[in-house]
Amino acid sequence: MSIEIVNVSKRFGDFVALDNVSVSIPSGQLTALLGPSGGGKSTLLRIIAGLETADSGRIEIEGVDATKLSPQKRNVGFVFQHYAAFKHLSVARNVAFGLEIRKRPKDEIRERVHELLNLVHLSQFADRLPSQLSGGQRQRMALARALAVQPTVLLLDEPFGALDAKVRKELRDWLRRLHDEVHVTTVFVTHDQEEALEVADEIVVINEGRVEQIGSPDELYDAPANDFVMRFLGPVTELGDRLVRPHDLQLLTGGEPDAVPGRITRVTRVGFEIRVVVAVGEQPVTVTLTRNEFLSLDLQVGSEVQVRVAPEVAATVGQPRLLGAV
Ligand SMILES: Nc1ncnc2c1ncn2[C@@H]1O[C@H](COP(=O)(O)OP(=O)(O)OP(=O)(O)O)[C@@H](O)[C@H]1O
Repeated sequence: MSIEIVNVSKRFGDFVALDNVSVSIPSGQLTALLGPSGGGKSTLLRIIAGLETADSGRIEIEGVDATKLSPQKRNVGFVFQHYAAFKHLSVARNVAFGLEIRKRPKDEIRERVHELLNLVHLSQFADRLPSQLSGGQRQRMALARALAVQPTVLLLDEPFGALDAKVRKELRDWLRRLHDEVHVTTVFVTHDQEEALEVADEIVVINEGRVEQIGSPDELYDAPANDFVMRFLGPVTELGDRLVRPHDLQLLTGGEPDAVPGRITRVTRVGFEIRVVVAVGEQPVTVTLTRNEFLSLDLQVGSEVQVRVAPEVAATVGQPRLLGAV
């Protein structure tokens, strides 16, 4: 394990930001700290970096007890949402900064900066000032700068949070590819479940200062430990007392023993999918279908239908869990 977080607690006054958190972060992987705003993700990341101290508990980095080490001694790279570059220095000098203060030989610095700018696809912008870069390019420069000193771990706090949706998505793909090239142990904070599911090898779900679940994207999505994780990771709907994903439900026009009857009250097209709301008794149940599935059923608002959990889903992930079960 690269980072061991053991029984870490942190209060701000009376407020408990982290409540006895323990997490093992594996070497060489991309781990996301995912959860709603205010849940404690950034606080945990800052404690790993040494920018904040825990009230109790221990942090180990690569087998070394780092709990009392200064940030400089932990050998971590850090990138924030709003990256503070040296405005008067070129992109190349910004990337070189950490190596210059470590007094590395000039040739070595030149070579390393060249390599890093290639890695983040900014070679042609080496001589520009940070103000002449786009937001996405600036964050790539920040990553190159953090990687320059060959950190043991790279810590990213919502690194793409301030960028627009399209650039975010591009940088997400880019981060994944970059990580596949350099394999540095990386921990990144996000409140965006899609970002975590797409990019991370492992996800730690944090809510109200506690770890709700740790697992791969598939494990979390297919076998959420509780209702909070299930709701946070994707859309849900209730069928009777079951909490299920809308795309795991089926609409049938004929009767089946495991289906319940209802009437369609609303049909909405959202991109490539059709969202159908069915009143099952008093309960509105949301079912999502592909456009073709929906068209082949020849249904409209007012149609009588049957709803059931798709049999292959019920077979692979077992019975949907009871509402409120933990
Ligand atoms: N220096 C501080 N002083 C007082 N309260 C703080 C301080 N830092 C964080 N908090 C509080 O601790 C809680 C957790 O904050 P944290 O930034 O870790 O959450 P988060 O999960 O990263 O959320 P976000 O995505 O909004 O940053 C919040 O309620 C926040 O207000």
